[in-house]
Amino acid sequence: MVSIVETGNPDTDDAVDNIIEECLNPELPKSFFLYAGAGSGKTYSLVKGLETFEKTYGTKFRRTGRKVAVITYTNAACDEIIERVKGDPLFHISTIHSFCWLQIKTFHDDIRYWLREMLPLEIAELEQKEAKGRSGMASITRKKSIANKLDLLNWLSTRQEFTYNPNGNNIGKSSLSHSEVVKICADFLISKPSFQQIIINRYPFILIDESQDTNKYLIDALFALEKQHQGHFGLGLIGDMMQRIYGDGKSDLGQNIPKHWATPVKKMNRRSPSRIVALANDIRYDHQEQKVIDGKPDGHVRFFIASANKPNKPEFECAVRENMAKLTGDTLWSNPEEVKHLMLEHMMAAVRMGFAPMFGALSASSRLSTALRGGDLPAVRLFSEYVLPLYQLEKAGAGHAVMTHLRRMKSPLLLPDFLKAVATQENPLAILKNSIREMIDVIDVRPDVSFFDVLQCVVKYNLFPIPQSLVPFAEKVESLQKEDEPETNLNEEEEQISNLEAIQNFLQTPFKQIEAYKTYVSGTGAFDTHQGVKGREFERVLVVMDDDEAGGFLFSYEKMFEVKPLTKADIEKLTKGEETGIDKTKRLFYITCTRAEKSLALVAYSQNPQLLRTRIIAKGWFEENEVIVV
Ligand SMILES: Nc1ncnc2c1ncn2[C@@H]1O[C@H](COP(=O)(O)OP(=O)(O)OP(=O)(O)O)[C@@H](O)[C@H]1O
Repeated sequence: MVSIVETGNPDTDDAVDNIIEECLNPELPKSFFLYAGAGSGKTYSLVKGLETFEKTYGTKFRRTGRKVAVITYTNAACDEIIERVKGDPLFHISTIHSFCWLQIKTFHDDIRYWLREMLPLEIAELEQKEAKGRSGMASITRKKSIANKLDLLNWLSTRQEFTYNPNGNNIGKSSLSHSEVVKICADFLISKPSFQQIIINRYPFILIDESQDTNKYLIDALFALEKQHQGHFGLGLIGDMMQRIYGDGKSDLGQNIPKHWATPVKKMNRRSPSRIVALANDIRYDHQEQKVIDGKPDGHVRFFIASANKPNKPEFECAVRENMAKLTGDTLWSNPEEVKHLMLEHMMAAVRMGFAPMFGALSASSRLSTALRGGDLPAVRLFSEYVLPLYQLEKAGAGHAVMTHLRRMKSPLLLPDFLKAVATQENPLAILKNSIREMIDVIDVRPDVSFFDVLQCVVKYNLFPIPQSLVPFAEKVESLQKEDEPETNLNEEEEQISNLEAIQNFLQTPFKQIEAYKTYVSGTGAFDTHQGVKGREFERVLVVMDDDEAGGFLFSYEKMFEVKPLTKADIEKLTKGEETGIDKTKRLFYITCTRAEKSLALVAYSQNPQLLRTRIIAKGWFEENEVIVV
């Protein structure tokens, strides 16, 4: 049954901030390991530590040109911390990939030598697998991969320069992959004393939030760095093993923390009401219990179950919101924009927000996926960052802002050469005005106008520079965008064709989806994924669990709740003491439930709703009256 949560002293955890303050002393840097449950104020303490550091040592530290490095998991988390420290350049705040790339990006020769050592090992491994494996698709892919790597090895025989984009899909010989950048940084940290020295001189402190998901090689390298430079360098690891959701992290992090490290403990939950803290305590399998701070209300949790075959799921979720509004007395539940909806998969959000056709078309090419999910795909940005704001500003009658936008986006119609050429005409801005009017007409007249039609209008007037990837779909392109698609490795002709096809299919879908897509990728909308909201919090949270619609294999709520039996592979893993998808799903479930500040609605679509109800009540996580089968 649900455990009773004691209320505790709200001041209990304040000592932690003093410990961090002591660690962040440039005269005697000390490392710390702050691991605690969701909502315990880890990020809060991190920011408070930075603020205190600035006040105490900021001026002197700045003069020496050194910085405190703060590494977070997502761009959104970075932006949040940057805002909290008011963009102070004393702190270098970045994601792990940006951080690693910044450190290695000038070492082109060393990167080349590293790749020349790694590639033969990778080729040998593939050849070994090929010798043992059967023919078929896997064998064709392996052979292709071996040929690509051999070609790359040959290319690396002469000096080269490397590129990398932490927010994009890195394609092409000179482009490093996300995992290579992190591994290279980790290897340089371990093997190059001069590199180590550069890092600790630049950053006497490296603090990592959400470090449970930081790549294990890099964590090991940072532990080694700390050991060698003890007293001159401080590493701060902040996180929660129960919130580890990516396979990259170090699974035994926290065991064998060196004795000289500080290990402050946080016991309070600062975010959620008591009912949600009790649920979180029940889900945790490491028996770390949190207490609720005084003054928090009880809060509400409800578990709604419907059949996996339910025809109109968004309609059902709307009924759930109404139900929540009634039982909580919080009318904002009736407004979908005031509820954070957490989906297991991007496409589920795309369906509900109305941008599934464009998302589906572009997702078909795996090479485009990272940039698509991050809102960084140039072919889409033309519409989301150039055309849409122009349309919105013009419709709002914001003439001055329209011109500012066109100038900022480097509209060729406002470039000095063009303006000089039309200066003698009676009305030099007539072309610009006509083009904007036509653009508005094109979008307004037909509600289902396609991206393709909008593109033709942009091209006709040369309103914005066109990204390289859209050139094949536009006639008479005059100006190209600087932020082109990454160059494609010529050996990957098939992939190039599939990118082209994906973009072609995308262009046939309606332009009106772009606003919802833009809201979604900005992370400010009503929808997100279970994984995407790590570290964040929302007043009202609605979690959708639907294994069938998600179609993934990494997570299974039906298995976690024992509705679906374990597979042979799961049982084998369990017998070997290895981790199964059930543990991963449980951690994901823990993350989603602990985002709620006021109330939480869980919606599960199940193959067997009645059995699911029986199972979750038997687990003791929910009271009978909290589970509603429809
Ligand atoms: N000492 C404090 N005083 C007042 N508010 C606090 C304090 N510590 C944390 N909070 C508030 O509690 C909430 C949770 O804090 P925070 O996001 O830092 O927790 P967290 O441990 O990083 O959570 P998670 O692991 O879920 O990311 C935030 O709204 C934060 O502002």
